[in-house]
Amino acid sequence: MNVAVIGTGYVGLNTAVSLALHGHRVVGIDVDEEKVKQLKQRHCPIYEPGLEEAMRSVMDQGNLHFDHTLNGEAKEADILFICVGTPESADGSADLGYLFAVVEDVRAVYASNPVRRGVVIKSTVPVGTGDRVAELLGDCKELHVISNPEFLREGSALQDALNPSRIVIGAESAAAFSLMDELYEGYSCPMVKTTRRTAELIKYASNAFLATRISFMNELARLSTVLGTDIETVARGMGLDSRIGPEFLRAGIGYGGSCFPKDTIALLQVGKRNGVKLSILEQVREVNRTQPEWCVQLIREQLGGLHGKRVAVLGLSFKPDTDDIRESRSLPIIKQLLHEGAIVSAYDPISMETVAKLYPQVSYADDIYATLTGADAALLATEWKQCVNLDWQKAKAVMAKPVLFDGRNAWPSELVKQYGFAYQGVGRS
Ligand SMILES: NC(=O)C1=CN([C@@H]2O[C@H](COP(=O)(O)OP(=O)(O)OC[C@H]3O[C@@H](n4cnc5c(N)ncnc54)[C@H](O)[C@@H]3O)[C@@H](O)[C@H]2O)C=CC1
Ligand SMILES: O=C(O)[C@H]1O[C@H](OP(=O)(O)OP(=O)(O)OC[C@H]2O[C@@H](n3ccc(=O)[nH]c3=O)[C@H](O)[C@@H]2O)[C@H](O)[C@@H](O)[C@@H]1O
Repeated sequence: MNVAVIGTGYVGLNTAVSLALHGHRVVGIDVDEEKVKQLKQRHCPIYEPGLEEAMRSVMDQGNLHFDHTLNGEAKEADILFICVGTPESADGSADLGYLFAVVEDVRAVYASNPVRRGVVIKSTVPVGTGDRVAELLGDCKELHVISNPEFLREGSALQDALNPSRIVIGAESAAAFSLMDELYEGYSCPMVKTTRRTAELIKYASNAFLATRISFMNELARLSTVLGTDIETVARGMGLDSRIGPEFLRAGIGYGGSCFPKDTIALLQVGKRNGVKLSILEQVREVNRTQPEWCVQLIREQLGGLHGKRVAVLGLSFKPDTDDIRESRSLPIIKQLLHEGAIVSAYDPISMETVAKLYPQVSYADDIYATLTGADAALLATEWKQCVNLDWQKAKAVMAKPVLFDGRNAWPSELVKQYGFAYQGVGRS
């Protein structure tokens, strides 16, 4: 099929490349002309494993092009994916400004060209947004508005887009479902077909539930620290119960990223506007807000105060294998350390330049051991493999004091103790 993907960010670009790999003819559209220029020159503007190579191969086959307007190749599209951002607005609800701007463009370009098409909302949007879009496009009878939320994770985005755990389709007409059946013919995962509103809630519910698991474990980790128990073993013992499962039980410095933080508050707003208090979700957010403070407190206690102490922070992106620092938990930690007078050095394989713009007071080095040199403590904030697999002898030799705070429970605790480090994890005995 001919597909236009509007918005070529994390979701749009991975969607475009994966659909092209599945044999569709895809054009990626973005208002950001600089981004489109880069994409046309075969440069991937984001760091995502395997994406640039895959993008180049489908461009070489002629199945993927880029444009900055819907008025070119996109005019022929059978399916229009909307993948623009839906960031947090001042009151916490999802800002739908970018989405409605696209809807206006779609109306302007396709109203006079009445061919059956799907207008597919992949952006994460509050329940009822698809219905509003359908109303706005109401006089364009051949435009079928569909909800098809995305579940990919950054760091494994292309693989997730190529092999999704499930495909959720919310639509209100048989014609809409049949368009999506044709699009996803080559996919073998389960498909959930439902109304637009239910599909929209599935997306928020999934992210909110994953965030809940993390905050639950982080709060238990605080208790575990006091009890002298080991949260990693607790998680393992829990996860072996098939009703619980092992995923998303990792305690740490909290969840970050462009989605859990904004989607949990957006869902709270949906609840509020509909007169339903989502009290569990409120606490999930509160635990996540205070988790970095709790970690700084541990470091402070270990070092006997922070003023003048040198702390090396390893990992700045919100998770490994991405350049994305949105809501990364290392940022509030760095802010607090600086606020208390600590001298901070930091390392990340990809994101140092972006963080340096926010925190020029921090010293950055391309070499982990240079970052560790003279440090009174090292904090693992993001479990990049470069930051996890260290030469412990060398690390100990360059640090002023052998103190490790493992904010991701990813360092080999027994081994580092053998090297003479004082090791503290999150909720570990
Ligand atoms: N980042 C992620 O891992 C996931 C994100 N989502 C959701 O997908 C949506 C997009 O997220 P990201 O890809 O992270 O956003 P992003 O910010 O990386 O990309 C959005 C893109 O849309 C472009 N854009 C804005 N207005 C436009 C317009 N009028 N026409 C064409 N392009 C326009 C921007 O220039 C930008 O390139 C959000 O609703 C997000 O919640 C869903 C699942 C995963
Ligand atoms: O809607 C979205 O944008 C996406 O949000 C998350 O994906 P992502 O934010 O890319 O990354 P995750 O792997 O979910 O990690 C999110 C945060 O939680 C943290 N995390 C994750 C798992 C865990 O056990 N513990 C934990 O602290 C990670 O370190 C990271 O900061 C969801 O996993 C995706 O399904 C969803 O599509």
